[in-house]
Amino acid sequence: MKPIRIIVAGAKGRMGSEVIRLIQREEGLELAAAVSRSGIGEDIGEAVGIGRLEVPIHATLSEALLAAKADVLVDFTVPDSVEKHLELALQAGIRPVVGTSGLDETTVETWSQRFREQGLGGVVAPNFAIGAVLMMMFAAKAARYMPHVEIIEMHHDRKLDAPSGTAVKTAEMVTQSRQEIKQGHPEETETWDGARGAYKNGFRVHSVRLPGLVAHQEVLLGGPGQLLTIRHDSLNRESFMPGVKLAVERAMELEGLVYGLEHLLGD
Ligand SMILES: NC(=O)C1=CN([C@@H]2O[C@H](COP(=O)(O)OP(=O)(O)OC[C@H]3O[C@@H](n4cnc5c(N)ncnc54)[C@H](OP(=O)(O)O)[C@@H]3O)[C@@H](O)[C@H]2O)C=CC1
Ligand SMILES: O=C(O)C1=N[C@H](C(=O)O)C[C@H](O)C1
Repeated sequence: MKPIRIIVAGAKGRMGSEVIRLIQREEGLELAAAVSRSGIGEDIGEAVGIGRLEVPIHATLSEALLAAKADVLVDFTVPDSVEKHLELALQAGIRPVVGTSGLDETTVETWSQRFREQGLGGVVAPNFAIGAVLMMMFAAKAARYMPHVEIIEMHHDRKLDAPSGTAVKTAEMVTQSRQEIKQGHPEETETWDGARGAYKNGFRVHSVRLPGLVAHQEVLLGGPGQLLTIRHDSLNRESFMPGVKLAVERAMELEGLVYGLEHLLGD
């Protein structure tokens, strides 16, 4: 079988560099090109410390698409760039696997339609760690029986966006499994702005940013006299790689965009 040729956008970043290592060790995957905003012209293998790969870093995805033929775009960049990259992938006829946060259910559906019309598919996954996907699925199921839910997401302090993509996806999944309810005291007030966290569709989401953290989330479900806590911790970025590999492989046969890795897990 021919290897799947991949362009990695954000290749020098924390996630992108881990994806370069994944591609290097997996026989069925091949690095077609690397894109980053820094280190232009450097060899990506040397840039991420795994030795020369003879793949230079391009400054933009457009340049990379001109330089190399590819099947899949893996994107771990910034929320501001991701939709431009989806447009370029669509025009080039390649399949996106997007980990970058910032896309919600509605936006993904719009893109999905456009990819499907071109006979192309891909994956947008707010979290590629299998444990985190299970945490979201368990939380959605538990909310059917315990609808009072608060989300606490905790990340490293280099993270640009809040709330995290995982918290947004968790809220979307829980929303589908319970009626919107007003949580807390009906007359509660905030003495300090933001004390009760961000509010969306009946949810309170609390975002913690600290050095030393990687990616962690607790979903708290309260009921009379009881509390259920569902927690997931990513302790390093290798935790996301089995999910990225699965998404790249499955992207090759999909039509439209799948939003969330839970749709790729068997029963
Ligand atoms: N779905 C998932 O499982 C996960 C998702 N994420 C998400 O992935 C994204 C990246 O996270 P992380 O790797 O930690 O971030 P980093 O800041 O470490 O990496 C982002 C990289 O993207 C590069 N970049 C930014 N804009 C562009 C662009 N337009 N074209 C090409 N490269 C660009 C940056 O280059 P430079 O440094 O030169 O600016 C940087 O190297 C975030 O949105 C994060 O939330 C993270 C972990 C897991
Ligand atoms: O920025 C990160 O690190 C992560 N981002 C994703 C998110 O926003 O949920 C996934 C994971 O939590 C790590």
